[in-house]
Amino acid sequence: MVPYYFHVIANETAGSFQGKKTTQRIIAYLTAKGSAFHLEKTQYPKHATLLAQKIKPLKDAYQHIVLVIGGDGTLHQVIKGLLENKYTPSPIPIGYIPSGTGNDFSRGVNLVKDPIENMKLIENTRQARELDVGVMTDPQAKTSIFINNLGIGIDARTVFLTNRSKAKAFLSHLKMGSMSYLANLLKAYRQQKTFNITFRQNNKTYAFDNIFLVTFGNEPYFGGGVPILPNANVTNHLIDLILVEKMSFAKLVPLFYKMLTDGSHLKNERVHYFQSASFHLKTDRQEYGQIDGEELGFQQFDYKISLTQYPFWF
Ligand SMILES: Nc1ncnc2c1ncn2[C@@H]1O[C@H](COP(=O)(O)OP(=O)(O)OP(=O)(O)O)[C@@H](O)[C@H]1O
Repeated sequence: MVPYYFHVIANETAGSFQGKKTTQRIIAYLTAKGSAFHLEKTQYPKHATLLAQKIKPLKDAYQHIVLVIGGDGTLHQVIKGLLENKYTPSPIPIGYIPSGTGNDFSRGVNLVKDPIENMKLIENTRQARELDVGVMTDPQAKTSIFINNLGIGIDARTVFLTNRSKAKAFLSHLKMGSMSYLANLLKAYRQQKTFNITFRQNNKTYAFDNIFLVTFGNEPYFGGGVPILPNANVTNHLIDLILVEKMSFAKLVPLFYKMLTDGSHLKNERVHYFQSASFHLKTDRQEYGQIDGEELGFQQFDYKISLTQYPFWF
């Protein structure tokens, strides 16, 4: 059996410092086993991308794995960096130890929660799995990736408001970050005007009016476990798209309940659902956007959404 070399990229701040405990456990485990590894801890936001860009696997007898310890944001940043890595002719597989707050990607791929059990699964893996990663391309051909989702409208407005809310840091400190998100969701609902969209899918153009939420998903969950796109799957090479028309709060609450319980929200007459290998979407006016929880700013969207694949080791 080929021995492993683990390039560990760890975000100790992830999951309100759950990342620190997880990193200590994993490093103690690798050290006790005498495994070859190199540890890099992220020192500032988005540092993970730079660390991943700089990895240089030697041509040696090892099976090189990039071991990511962190949440969805860290995983996103590492994949981005590895896709930009100029030292590797073929992508280095990722082993992922989730230790974030939302952990939507790991929930979407059914990863084992216990870090050591997860590590053992990685060690017992013999072959990489190619998982889908979303790609957004702007009119200037600039690309960004998403592992979870790309949203336009109310969820993106909520991200925008939450990032600026004074209560956020305090509530995050108390591990109550989702309270801050919920309060801002209500505020965003009051502020959010409807917009019109057109999109192309398989050479057919669709138009929808009165929209207030657009979400492209690579896996089912958003917002830390809400199964907004229950059929989304990281192995089917398809992107799921949900469009929701604005409705009264009284109608929205039962819809949200259906989303949380049985996925029947997709059958609602004001909800539109599509699956495709690619889409080209335009909004008729400026809207807030978010990609894996990162703000895309207030802009008129004219983006191609497609997929690429990245090798995972589990
Ligand atoms: N040393 C650091 N100091 C401050 N922020 C950091 C540091 N290292 C990484 N970060 C930032 O921490 C942010 C949060 O990380 P991450 O998304 O992995 O965890 P999370 O938000 O707790 O989990 P999830 O995204 O699954 O909800 C990332 O955007 C990352 O850029």
